[in-house]
Amino acid sequence: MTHTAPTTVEGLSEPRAGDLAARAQQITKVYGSGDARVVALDEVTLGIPRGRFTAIMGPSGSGKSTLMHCMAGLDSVDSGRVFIGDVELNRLNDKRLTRLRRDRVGFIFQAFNLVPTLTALENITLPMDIAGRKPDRQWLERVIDTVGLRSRLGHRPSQLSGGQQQRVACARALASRPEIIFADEPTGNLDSRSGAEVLGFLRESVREMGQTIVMVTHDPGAAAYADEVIFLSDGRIVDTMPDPTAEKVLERMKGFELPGAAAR
Ligand SMILES: Nc1ncnc2c1ncn2[C@@H]1O[C@H](COP(=O)(O)OP(=O)(O)OP(=O)(O)O)[C@@H](O)[C@H]1O
Repeated sequence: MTHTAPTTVEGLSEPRAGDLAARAQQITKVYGSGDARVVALDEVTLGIPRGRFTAIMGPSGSGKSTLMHCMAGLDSVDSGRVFIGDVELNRLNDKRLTRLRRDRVGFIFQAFNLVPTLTALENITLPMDIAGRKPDRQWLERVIDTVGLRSRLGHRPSQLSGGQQQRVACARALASRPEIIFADEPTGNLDSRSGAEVLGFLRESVREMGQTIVMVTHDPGAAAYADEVIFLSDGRIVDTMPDPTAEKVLERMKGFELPGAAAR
């Protein structure tokens, strides 16, 4: 696989914003104060290339979820700038930020967050229904076939397996063709077979449909589905790995278990 776009934009005088679906410039996020002060993100600079699958890994507490929430506009930063495409999130008021998230960003969470009273199909189209947008029928059909849900469209979440429910959540995220999908531990609640199905589908949506996906995960096997892995430690990016394998990622993660290893 060839790599045309850089992931980290550090060292570049001008980030190639056109290649990037989202980017963070020197973002810092601090929680608490005094003894309880935690620097969750410490001047992180990062670009998410378009049409690629990027995984974010790191030890517990390293700032993965905070980074994703800040980049997705679900949380604010204390300093630095965040962009989705060419729109700077810090400059938007709440209403415009909500609209941008709704129209341009897709989310997949560990808990599937499906509406129990709606069918699979109704769940998939719900965000567009709320936004008053008509789904692109052809695209919707393609998404439904890709996630393999055609025979389950009339089922409610309780009638679906965990893997099928997460595939509904993936289809819901993809249905509106967002510029970027943020996935937070999307396979965290799934057995390994269902997890592999979901990851295979996310991988395919990048390869076949040109989707951009950022995924936070603890699982080296899940990270291996990505084009590139970003490693966080203590709120900083400490490494990147193109074309990851589960073995290489596991090996890299072992380095973080040792005190002070992140600095090496
Ligand atoms: N709302 C909050 N209030 C105070 N501290 C927080 C808050 N959210 C996160 N933190 C702290 O910020 C740091 C980064 O947390 P974050 O959840 O981003 O890490 P993570 O890498 O996603 O961890 P995990 O893998 O365990 O989910 C941690 O030290 C955490 O305790």
